[in-house]
Amino acid sequence: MPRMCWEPGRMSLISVENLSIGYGANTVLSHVSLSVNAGEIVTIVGPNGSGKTSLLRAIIGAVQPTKGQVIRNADVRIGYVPQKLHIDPTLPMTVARFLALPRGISSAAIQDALAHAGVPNLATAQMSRLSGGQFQRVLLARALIGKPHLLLLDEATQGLDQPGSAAFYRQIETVRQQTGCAVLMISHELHVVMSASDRVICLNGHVCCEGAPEVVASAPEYRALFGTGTMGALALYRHDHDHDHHHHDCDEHGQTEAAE
Ligand SMILES: Nc1ncnc2c1ncn2[C@@H]1O[C@H](COP(=O)(O)OP(=O)(O)OP(=O)(O)O)[C@@H](O)[C@H]1O
Repeated sequence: MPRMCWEPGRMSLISVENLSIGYGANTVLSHVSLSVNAGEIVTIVGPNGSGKTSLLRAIIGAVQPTKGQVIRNADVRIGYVPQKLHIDPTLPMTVARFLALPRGISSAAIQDALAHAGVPNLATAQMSRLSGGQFQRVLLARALIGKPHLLLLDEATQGLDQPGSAAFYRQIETVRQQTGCAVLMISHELHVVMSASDRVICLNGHVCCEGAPEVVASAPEYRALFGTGTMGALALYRHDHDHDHHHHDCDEHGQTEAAE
């Protein structure tokens, strides 16, 4: 099992211990262990179908693990931005109304969340008229309403162009600075989130490797990502997944080094 790379003295908001998830006979995650500390930004990468969404859904309690557990202090508030959310485009609904659902939320709280999400002027806009980037900001605002200690983002920039996703991730960093919340996010855009992440976890049914972004950046696959654009990104997501290898281990400084 991989060892974790957090400083033992820091507070852990949630711990996933030896988690396995299956749908019928299909086991999608096996023996996954990880932890998220207060205030840190952790990015999960992995190929399609590698269990990333299932992991986040287990953390919020929407999926029951077949083995293992999610340990979460009862006081820890979690905000969740799903991968996608369908809203009937024929339904007239303002952003403020959407954010007030399902229970009444004060307009001051709505305005505060929209401001933190970087879209303070959208309260009266119609949901059906939002651009993709604005829609994501509104979903972010919805997750921020409960003033979470931990924000979970599931490919929150899907469908946005690169400047749009870069702006979204900058907003996430701003939210972290302003609120102190930790962030656990799934992204296919490691090159975009790299600088904002304290730690990167590569998932493919299990934790393949994890470490500081520099460790992942020093991998040949990551250099290929910078050098060859999309093809490099594909190379990155293919790495480690078709052969056995040792995990990256922590040294006493909390840094990782390849044990291969
Ligand atoms: N509710 C479900 N019932 C049955 N199978 C499911 C369910 N949810 C997910 N799966 C399957 O579990 C596997 C992992 O799915 P999951 O969405 O967790 O992966 P992912 O890494 O988030 O994928 P992607 O990058 O494509 O979003 C997939 O094979 C998927 O078809």
